[in-house]
Amino acid sequence: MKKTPLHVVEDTIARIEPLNQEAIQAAEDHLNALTKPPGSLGKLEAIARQAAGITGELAADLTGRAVIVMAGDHGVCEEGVSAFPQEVTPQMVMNFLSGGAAVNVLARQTGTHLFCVDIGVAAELTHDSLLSRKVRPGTGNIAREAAMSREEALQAIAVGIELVHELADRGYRMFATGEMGIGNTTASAAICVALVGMTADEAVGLGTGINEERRRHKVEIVQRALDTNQPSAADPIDVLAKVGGLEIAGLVGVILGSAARRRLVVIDGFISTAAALVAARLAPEAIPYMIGSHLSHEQGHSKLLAAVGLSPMIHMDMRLGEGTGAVLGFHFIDAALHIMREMATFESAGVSKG
Ligand SMILES: O=C(O)c1ccc[n+]([C@@H]2O[C@H](COP(=O)([O-])O)[C@@H](O)[C@H]2O)c1
Ligand SMILES: Cc1cc2nc[nH]c2cc1C
Repeated sequence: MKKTPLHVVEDTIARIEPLNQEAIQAAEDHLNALTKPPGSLGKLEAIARQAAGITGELAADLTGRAVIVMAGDHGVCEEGVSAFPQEVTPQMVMNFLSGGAAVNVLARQTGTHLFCVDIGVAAELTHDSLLSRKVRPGTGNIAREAAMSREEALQAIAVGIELVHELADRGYRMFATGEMGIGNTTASAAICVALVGMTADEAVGLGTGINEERRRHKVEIVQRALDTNQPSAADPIDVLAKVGGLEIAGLVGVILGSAARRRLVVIDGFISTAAALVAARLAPEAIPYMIGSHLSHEQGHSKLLAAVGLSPMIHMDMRLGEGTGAVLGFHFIDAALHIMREMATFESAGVSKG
């Protein structure tokens, strides 16, 4: 009998193990033997220790890597919360599939395969390379109703989990989260208010580029979404279902699945971090498998990252989504692994220790 989405989620969470402390210690000892003052490579050293703790290897081969771009639409777009119309979501999906989006370029540079998932686009899409896993065509307008049912939220999380299992079985060893969904900074801001306790004014940013007047309207819409739906802060699935998004739920699954399969998962910008927060609240043991990539220009991102316990590798003033910041982060993970493999030790190079 096929497992229910709830069982898939529960079994996945139950499978998440702590990192390998011996491997972390071995990485630390190796880093301290290399020709540099201890700790002087900063976050590169933290990345090397984390990768060791996840893989159990001193410098794992993480060349099999994928960015998973979850695409979904948002009913709240009818409230005028985005600078762009909803049809951009399916249009950009086709752009990902033909290789022309920013994330495609950055993925090619880092040897990353891109998988694009239609988990909730409000248009019919067909393409040979599209993973069609539509749970429903777009969410409800959260200013007036729930985004989706609890069952749909669980179904969408299970889509992400099952995709990671499939890709892990095919040899992928590291994942990046990506998303596309006009209106999804509104849903993500609502998650920040519900789960972090940020005010709507702190959580709402300019998204794709609205002006300050429209941002104030977006703040009111986020507040209305919370007043209407009354999500329970103690129940992350309730928050996701009432004010979240299908692509956000799919990424919660990608993150939980990565942790369960002992894969490093690199978290992109504001929307991906909202998914990371839901995953962290569902399963705090998943947090050590996550790496923050960049600090998005979206104003709520810094507090949101802190709420998950992540520290971004880079500050590039990006606010694109798609997985662009996460894939860029692969360069730094590669750098850390090269350091582990190639640097001389004090002993091998004949350099005196302090
Ligand atoms: O990743 C980010 O930090 C980020 C910040 C602002 C916007 N985005 C992208 O822009 C879209 C959402 O913006 P909006 O204004 O329609 O809510 C969605 O497709 C996201 O991928 C992404
Ligand atoms: C063009 C465009 C590309 C995007 N990629 C992610 N979000 C996006 C939003 C827009 C508007």
